[in-house]
Amino acid sequence: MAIATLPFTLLERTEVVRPEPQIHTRQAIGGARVEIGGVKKSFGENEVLRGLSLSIPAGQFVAVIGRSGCGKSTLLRLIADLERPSSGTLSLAGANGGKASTRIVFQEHRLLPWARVVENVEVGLGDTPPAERRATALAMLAEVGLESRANDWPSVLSGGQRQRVALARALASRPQLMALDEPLGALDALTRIEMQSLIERIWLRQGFTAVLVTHDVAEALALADRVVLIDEGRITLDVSVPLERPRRRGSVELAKLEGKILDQLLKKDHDGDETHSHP
Ligand SMILES: Nc1ncnc2c1ncn2[C@@H]1O[C@H](COP(=O)(O)OP(=O)(O)OP(=O)(O)O)[C@@H](O)[C@H]1O
Repeated sequence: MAIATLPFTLLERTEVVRPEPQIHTRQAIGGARVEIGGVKKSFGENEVLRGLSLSIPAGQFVAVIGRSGCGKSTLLRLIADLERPSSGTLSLAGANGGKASTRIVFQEHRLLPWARVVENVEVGLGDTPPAERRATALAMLAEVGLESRANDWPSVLSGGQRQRVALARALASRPQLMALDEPLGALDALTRIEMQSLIERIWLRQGFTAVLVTHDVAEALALADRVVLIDEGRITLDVSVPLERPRRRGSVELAKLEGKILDQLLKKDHDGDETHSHP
């Protein structure tokens, strides 16, 4: 399948498209609810997020897109509690009303090379009693289809298999929010599609809230309930993806939705050009 990417260079200014109601139904159990209000984040003089607001219901799968350097990973790190906002509010509420547990998966697998696969997954189990750790880690490896590789070293696995181990490690503690920072970015197209299906199946089964940063619009549309675009430090496009799962790659519906997103971007660029050429 051809992987489409946005013509980000055409981006200047867009109108916000509010999400429509979801038509596929799914019981979200144990997902975190995310409320972000007017968040700003600066690194020195560089103001990356400029009053960004986003409300994510429990169990929703949100894809975050935008051109390189627009602040996608910064937003994800704020959500995963790895950074503090410079101002604004950010809360993550768990199903029981307490603070939600979060895990993050990066583009690089970040596995420990000196630990076997199963031991790498056990790293994600923190305070779990030792007796339970091995069984839980093996169950997580089974979830990602790698139980038979439990005693291998990470170095003998393929790139896709390593990312599956990283996913199992993140899933091991049953987080209520999963932050995915281009987790499939380094994989070949076929492995990528297989991993997308795996992530979708696990998300449907476990019910966590998922926030996926990706450069790939087709990937965003294959997986997400909702796609948001960041531009100039704010969300400038917010589109729901009301299609049944699993989604049929190359379907007319997906192509239409991809066209809708691209149309918004092209319209914006066109308007911007006109304004510029007729001051
Ligand atoms: N810890 C940091 N210290 C200083 N500047 C940072 C830090 N983290 C991010 N930045 C800056 O913030 C901006 C946004 O970075 P970020 O990684 O969030 O972008 P991104 O949209 O995820 O980019 P890409 O798609 O290329 O991964 C960049 O200008 C980057 O240099």
